[in-house]
Amino acid sequence: MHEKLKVRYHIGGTFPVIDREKWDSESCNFSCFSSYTFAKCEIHILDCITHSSCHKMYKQLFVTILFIYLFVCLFIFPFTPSTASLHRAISHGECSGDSPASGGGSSGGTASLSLSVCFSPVTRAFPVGGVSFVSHFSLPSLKHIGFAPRLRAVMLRSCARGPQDALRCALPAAVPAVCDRLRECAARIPEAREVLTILEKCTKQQCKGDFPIVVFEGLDATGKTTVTQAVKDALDAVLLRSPPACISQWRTIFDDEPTPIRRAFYAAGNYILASEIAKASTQAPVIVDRYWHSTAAYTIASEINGNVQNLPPVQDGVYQWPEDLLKPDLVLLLTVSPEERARRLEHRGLEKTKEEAEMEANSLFRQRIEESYRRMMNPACQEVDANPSKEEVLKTVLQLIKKHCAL
Ligand SMILES: Nc1ncnc2c1ncn2[C@@H]1O[C@H](COP(=O)(O)OP(=O)(O)O)[C@@H](O)[C@H]1O
Ligand SMILES: Nc1ccn([C@@H]2O[C@H](COP(=O)(O)OP(=O)(O)O)[C@@H](O)[C@H]2O)c(=O)n1
Repeated sequence: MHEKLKVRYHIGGTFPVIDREKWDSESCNFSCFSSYTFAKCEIHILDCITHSSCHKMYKQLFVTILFIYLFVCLFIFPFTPSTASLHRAISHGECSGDSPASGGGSSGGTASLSLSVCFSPVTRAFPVGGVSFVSHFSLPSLKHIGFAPRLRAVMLRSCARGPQDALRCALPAAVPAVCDRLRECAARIPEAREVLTILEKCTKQQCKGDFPIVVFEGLDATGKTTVTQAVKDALDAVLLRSPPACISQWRTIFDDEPTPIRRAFYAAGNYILASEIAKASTQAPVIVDRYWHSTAAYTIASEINGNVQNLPPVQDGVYQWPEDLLKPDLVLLLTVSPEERARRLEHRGLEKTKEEAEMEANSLFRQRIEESYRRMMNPACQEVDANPSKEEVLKTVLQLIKKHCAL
């Protein structure tokens, strides 16, 4: 009647989004993409259990998790200076073990238990951390223990569903959410108040004019600046870019902030830009260098770890265009091979952004951005092969614009 379930639960030095597939019963391999150090603790919950000790095990587990929660809330948030740099704190642990077949037919098979300790993304000034649990019990014998379903129900009630929820927090996809986020940090970052003031003035004028709106998206150095300028000249259009000029002087400030604040800045930029687009589209065609798809794709790619399979599934809500944001008529996604992009970056020779450096070091990050772009919906991106010469790319792009927009 003995079941052996070896559980090792580990919370790493940072609280990254854990790549679940990299966890095994022996160790936890955290793939960190965040450099913020938060806390370090390693907990070995239990080593060996028998049926009779299952009940005890869950209690022990629960108490341990409560302990972590209290430890984090009472000690780390208020006192640790690194709270200031904590912006994403999610950890996942999964544990499983094979149990030998047992007598009596009441148990056997594989025991698996998964735990998720999820902290909501935390802004510097207003930690909104909380711990919630998800627990799955697939060990047949556990069904007979009354405590397990009750515990599971309690855990699920307070459950935040892991990385996807963190993603939604990181990506404020409506004006009220953007305003709330900026308001939260305005006491510490005066520029947030300025952005908020501009945003509040802009959200009224969101109706587009009769001229088409064409957005260009793509990774850095795929040729957006080059082609948007050429299209502007060719169509006698208005060229706008995100974040818009009226707030771009504060960009470096927000780029150093934790994800939720940083993305709130870019999201606000899109809404502010929308009113400029609306106005300009009454006068001429509007060409836009980056818009919502950039904000979404970069957020998704940096909040999710590992390869593209870990991205939220196709059709997930995170790929939807925000309901309250002015839609463009056409979105063109410029793509180039990694080699060509590297050549162009080298040739351009500008200082690399943090994301650019990360992309170079991590080709999975680049793949996640591109795949997120491809999954965006309503409007979806139309892909353009931007490997050919500038003239050829311009020709292709103009043909697409003529085909899709009334020009
Ligand atoms: N089709 C192209 N073929 C070759 N080089 C290009 C092409 N388009 C752009 N470039 C060059 O690549 C570099 C990056 O282009 P840029 O327009 O600044 O990209 P982005 O705005 O997407 O970062 C620039 O030096 C530019 O001259
Ligand atoms: N609408 C936007 C525009 C930019 N961004 C962010 O800004 C970065 C790219 O800005 P950039 O100025 O380097 O763009 P390009 O010079 O490549 O056109 C992206 O990596 C995004 O993180 C965003 O999130 N949303």
